[in-house]
Amino acid sequence: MAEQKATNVTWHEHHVSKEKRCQQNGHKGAVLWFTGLSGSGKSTIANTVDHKLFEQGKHTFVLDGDNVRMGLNKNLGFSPEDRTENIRRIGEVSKLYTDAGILVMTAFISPYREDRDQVREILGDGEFIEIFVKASLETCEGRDPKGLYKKARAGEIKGFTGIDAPYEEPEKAELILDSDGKGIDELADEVVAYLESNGYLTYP
Ligand SMILES: Nc1ncnc2c1ncn2[C@@H]1O[C@H](COP(=O)(O)OS(=O)(=O)O)[C@@H](OP(=O)(O)O)[C@H]1O
Ligand SMILES: Nc1ncnc2c1ncn2[C@@H]1O[C@H](COP(=O)(O)OP(=O)(O)O)[C@@H](O)[C@H]1O
Repeated sequence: MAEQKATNVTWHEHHVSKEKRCQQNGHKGAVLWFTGLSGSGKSTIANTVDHKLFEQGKHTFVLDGDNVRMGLNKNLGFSPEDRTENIRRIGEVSKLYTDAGILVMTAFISPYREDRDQVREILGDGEFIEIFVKASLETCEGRDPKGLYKKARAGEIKGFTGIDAPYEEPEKAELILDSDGKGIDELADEVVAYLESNGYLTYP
């Protein structure tokens, strides 16, 4: 857990509470935390869910690995320490979105169980929905849309997740998506159905 460095800082309560924002939005705020190997489908599925919910008038947003790494986290690489800091920052940002009453989808490999559990801890009960996008290394390597697995196999990228860096599968994911066997649209529908049946799409 990162230490608080600054002293003499005081927490400010917002005049408009999270509850009031959720009431106005007509649904809860939560983090849909997609995790899985590169190429498993995190980003595509998250964006499809985003689109489906947006069409229903829900307040949503997607935080995506590559995009965040070009801005907020441009000073981080792929060492274990940098990945941990990457996930910590994304966790804090997604908490802010949740406080704003938004359904935020994150699409990061987030290979370490402990890092994902830390994010779960900083969020309120039921606000962290871990979604394991399950696809075999074979499937992901077969897709290889950016040619990164090929480079990793050739030794041109070191420490690539699934090749020579670990991926720790979730043990208590709220949802497991079978991305080896099912298509994007069907998987996105499973996520929306989960949100519906667990009361996320209404408030209170
Ligand atoms: N060494 C290494 N290992 C894994 N991935 C790599 C690496 N180098 C670059 N990339 C590209 O960066 C994307 C993963 O970034 P993340 O921020 O999701 O990674 S992590 O959660 O911090 O592990 C990942 O994107 P996705 O394919 O969308 O997952 C890759 O395109
Ligand atoms: N379940 C699926 N069935 C078929 N193709 C998929 C599936 N999931 C992802 N893909 C395809 O695989 C590629 C990688 O998906 P992407 O969402 O970028 O993965 P990630 O964000 O996990 O790296 C994309 O071209 C996407 O269309």
